Amino acid sequence: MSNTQTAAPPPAPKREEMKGASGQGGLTLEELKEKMANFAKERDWDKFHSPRNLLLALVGEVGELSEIFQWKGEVPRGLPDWEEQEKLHLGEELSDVLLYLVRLSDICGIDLSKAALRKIELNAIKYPISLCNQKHNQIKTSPETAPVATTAAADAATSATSNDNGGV
Ligand SMILES: Nc1ccn([C@H]2C[C@H](O)[C@@H](COP(=O)(O)OP(=O)(O)OP(=O)(O)O)O2)c(=O)n1
Repeated sequence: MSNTQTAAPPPAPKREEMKGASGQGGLTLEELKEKMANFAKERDWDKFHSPRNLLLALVGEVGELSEIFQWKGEVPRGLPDWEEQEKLHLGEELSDVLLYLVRLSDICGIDLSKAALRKIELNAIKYPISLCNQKHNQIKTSPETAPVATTAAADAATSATSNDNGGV
């Protein structure tokens, strides 16, 4: 027991150890991009992977994803009551959406990692923590003041985006 308290943390896994076929770790967006490019190339499907075709395929997969939740009503986080088979299916449809999104970004020449990180930064400017907390606290303690806080948050959002509409 004393050993575990004083031992140094285990070394971070090597990058190649994190790669795996299923559930063995994470793939980067860059790696997914390469895998999708190879998949299309090997099948001579590059010619079909135009921006418009990929966008339509992506929307189709979002539809298939939506069907899984259709008519179920609200479901609790973690989907505790779902069968394993249903969760497997959900994973497949989520993956289809992700893969087409990655491929569409690649074909359009967009660096998705860079764009997503930039967008997160823009979101943080648009929705400052202080204003969100202020709004939350006011709603909790005094519901009648909530509209004032909501206006302040909206003002902050407007001024943030009016300076830079690039990511909106
Ligand atoms: N021209 C294509 C066709 C498929 N795929 C890849 C990306 C998706 O991850 C998956 C989509 O395959 P399907 O069109 O067969 O769709 P589903 O797997 O959802 O099958 P189904 O619609 O029968 O449920 O295959 C692709 O890259 N380019």
